[in-house]
Amino acid sequence: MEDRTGPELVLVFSGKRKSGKDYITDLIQDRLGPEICCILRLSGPLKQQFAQEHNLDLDQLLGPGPYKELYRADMIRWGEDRRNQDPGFFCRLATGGARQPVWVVSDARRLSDLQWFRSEFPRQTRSVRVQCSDETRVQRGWSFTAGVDDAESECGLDGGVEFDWIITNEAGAPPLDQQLQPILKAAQEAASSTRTDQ
Ligand SMILES: Nc1ncnc2c1ncn2[C@@H]1O[C@H](COP(=O)(O)OP(=O)(O)O)[C@@H](O)[C@H]1O
Ligand SMILES: C[C@@](O)(CCOP(=O)(O)OP(=O)(O)O)CC(=O)O
Repeated sequence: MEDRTGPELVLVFSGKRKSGKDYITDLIQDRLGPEICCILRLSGPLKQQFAQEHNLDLDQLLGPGPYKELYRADMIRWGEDRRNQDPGFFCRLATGGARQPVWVVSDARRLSDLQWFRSEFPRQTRSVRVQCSDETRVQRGWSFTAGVDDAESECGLDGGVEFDWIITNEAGAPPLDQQLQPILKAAQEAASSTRTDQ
């Protein structure tokens, strides 16, 4: 049974801070269930290694509070050094333990992140963009920070990428369940293909 060689579908999400990537990827996992769908965060292993090397509080770095903002610019620089040496470094760590047929990567930030998934899983990878207006992001607590919002970490996937799906996450857009329907359908088909393969 546990002879699976890899995922059947990899949904690689990107979008600006506070566009709602966590909100939407949580919703997808809710709809599909944790047996079928796992959420993978590239920032997870990054924060783990950064906390270890710099003797920081990992739980607080992973949490939503202000602590991580104190270190964000340093983490970005540190992560960029690592990625420059080895673009797949965090992708490999984040995906190492995943066994579900559908992977949802919630935080791709750079072209190299997306390229890594496309080259490892060319048949399975789909890119999804979450977007909303800056006004909505401000209402969700965002304010522009130089060195963060104008850096590759936030802008690396702004242009030159063909997204398979674009989700508009704000008031006035079609309901999320409606927008997510083709994605959920693809995920359900992928999951059922693993069941019938075995
Ligand atoms: N459609 C939505 N309805 C209600 N709250 C939302 C919605 N989308 C995002 N939020 C809220 O906005 C904030 C930012 O969303 P989040 O998913 O953390 O963004 P990101 O992961 O892109 O930084 C969170 O508090 C989240 O709960
Ligand atoms: C160093 C980072 O990985 C920090 C990411 O932290 P979160 O994933 O918590 O980010 P937000 O959802 O935008 O608040 C960014 C990077 O450039 O890799």
